[in-house]
Amino acid sequence: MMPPNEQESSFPIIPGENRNQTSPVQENRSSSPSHVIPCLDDDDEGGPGPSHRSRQTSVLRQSLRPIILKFEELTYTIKTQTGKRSYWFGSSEPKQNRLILNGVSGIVKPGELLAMLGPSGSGKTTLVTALAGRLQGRLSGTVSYNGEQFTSSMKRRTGFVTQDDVLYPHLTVMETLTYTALLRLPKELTRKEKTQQAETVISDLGLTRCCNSVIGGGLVRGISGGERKRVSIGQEMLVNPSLLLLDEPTSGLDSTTAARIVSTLRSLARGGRTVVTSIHQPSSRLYRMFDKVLVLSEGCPIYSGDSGRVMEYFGSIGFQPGSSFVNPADFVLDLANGITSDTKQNDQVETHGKLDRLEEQNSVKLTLISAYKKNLYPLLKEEVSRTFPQDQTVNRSRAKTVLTNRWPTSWWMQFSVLLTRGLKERRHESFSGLKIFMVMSVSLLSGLLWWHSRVAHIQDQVGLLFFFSVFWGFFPLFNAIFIFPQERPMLIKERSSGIYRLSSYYIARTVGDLPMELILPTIFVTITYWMGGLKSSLTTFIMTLMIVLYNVLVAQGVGLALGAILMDAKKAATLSSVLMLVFLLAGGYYIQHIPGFIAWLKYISFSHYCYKLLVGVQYTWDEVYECGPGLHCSVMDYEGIKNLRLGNMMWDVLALTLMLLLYRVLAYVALRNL
Ligand SMILES: Nc1ncnc2c1ncn2[C@@H]1O[C@H](COP(=O)(O)OP(=O)(O)OP(=O)(O)O)[C@@H](O)[C@H]1O
Repeated sequence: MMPPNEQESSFPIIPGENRNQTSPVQENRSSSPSHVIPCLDDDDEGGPGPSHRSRQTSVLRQSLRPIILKFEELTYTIKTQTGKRSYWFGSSEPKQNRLILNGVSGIVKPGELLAMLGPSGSGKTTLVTALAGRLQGRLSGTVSYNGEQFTSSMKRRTGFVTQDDVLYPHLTVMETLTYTALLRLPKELTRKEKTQQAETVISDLGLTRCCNSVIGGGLVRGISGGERKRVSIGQEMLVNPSLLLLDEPTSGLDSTTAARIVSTLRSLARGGRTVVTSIHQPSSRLYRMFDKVLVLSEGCPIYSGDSGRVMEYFGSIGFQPGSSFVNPADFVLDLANGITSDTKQNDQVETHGKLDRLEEQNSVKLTLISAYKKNLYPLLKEEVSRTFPQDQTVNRSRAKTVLTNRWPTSWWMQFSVLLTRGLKERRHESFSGLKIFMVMSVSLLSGLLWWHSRVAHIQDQVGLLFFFSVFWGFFPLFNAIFIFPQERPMLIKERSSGIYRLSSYYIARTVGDLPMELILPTIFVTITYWMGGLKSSLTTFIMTLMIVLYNVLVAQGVGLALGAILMDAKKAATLSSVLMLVFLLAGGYYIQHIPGFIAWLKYISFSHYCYKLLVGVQYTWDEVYECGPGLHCSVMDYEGIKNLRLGNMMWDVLALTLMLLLYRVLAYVALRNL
């Protein structure tokens, strides 16, 4: 077996000239998408076309850098639960190690399209994720990109399309790709040029027809699965990545769409990019578009090399297909499952028992694995080590043009795009009629219940103030706990591509929610305050409103922190229910004589400070109420107020301010460690 594509290891690669000349699929260079920017082919410079287009092209070309991807002896192990759990203490049995990848090696050069084949569960996703630098856990072996490790500049040159599409459901195709372009394309391009780039990708991927339709997902009906997949690919293609990795981009698609996608990938590769994709069951038409294939069987490689030589190789080690017209992909997938043409014949005459058949399949797999180790691995190893010095040449020659560790856009640009995108995505949520209806009805109901309450009924009035602090603690807290668990996949996807700073995302996300978070309590307080007969002073009303709004911000911070730390909406909801119950009880309204050893609880309750402040601004020291027939007492002597120990209100404001900062910083730190 020859090492794959020996003759192609030298630079520069002229797209379209150096690939499988014998391949049955003829390369049609004119069919390449128009945005495919040849990496080292500068012939088209100064060619016809609008000046903005060539400027756009040259800016994007600068970001393109040929990448030789090498992976050697990759082994990945996970710890698995046995499933047997102790009732009281969780898992009782020790976790077992499970080998997911076992000694996988390979090399992919610019201009090449490598396909990973293998049965379901053979480790394709794991391998692509490892190559994209996103695999957590115990990975041994080496992955290098031009001889370097996965740096943050490499992160921005790598496009990674996951198996599951992570997209915002309420944005349209056009909005999705435009926002991605605005965030990911370099600041040297104008806003208009970035939008044009998004439009080009839309037309190249055949998405023009649905460009104004929403993405959809979950309960929202939107574009089809294939269109969604193409949007995900488009997001990565937009930035002209030097290395493009895709996990099963054709699964669930019809054969024409799948062929179109693979053909696009091939064109991208021909433009000087390194393209790696895992694929489930390609047709022979698709198979012929691949330059190299890597076949996995239960995490072990059984073939790695030129796609056109696969039949020849397996034939040389004694595995022939049953008929002469066979899809090579079907043939290798059968082999990866341990199924040979003999097994199939035996199955037809049912000479084997189930156990025999399994044994036979395992023995085929073992034969294939050891044949790979004996015949292919030494050649592959040699090729991997032989290509190494050229990596250094590439590094040195391109070093000057490489812009390392730079964000594609400025902080403000990131902030403004993320803010606008977030507002668009959540417009239906923020201005949800249900939320407004709920707040309006609660405010009207409480206004009626407390209708024109008087100081004489001080307990009722104080109860209304406590209700303000509790309701506007619960409501924003519960709204906020879901934010980060819901955003997690998108945040991971975009942050691992190095698109924006966490600070710009975090501030845009929290600022975006503020208008609605503050408008609703303002409506509520305005209605309930005047209906409830609280002090008819504009100053007191405004101060009451300010305190409630401040409380909302603190409660929102607590919710954000809980959501970000736990990253599980269910757990966060349970914990916040317990927390709010504690704050409610320790708030100082229900229990006035809390035992000393547990009285400290109120100091960590933001509702307590809010309640204290509300009472403090509502009543003055000289105010009296009717404490019995003909008897007048000072409101400050009313038991519920006296036990609050009203003093300098600045301390309460300070305590709330500390909480406001602390919880938001906590949420930020938790997101950093995501
Ligand atoms: N974190 C994990 N916990 C448990 N099992 C895991 C984990 N990651 C991977 N596996 C297991 O490793 C094996 C390989 O998974 P992987 O997703 O890479 O396979 P695949 O070839 O991509 O499969 P498919 O084609 O069905 O997507 C599977 O058996 C999977 O169950």
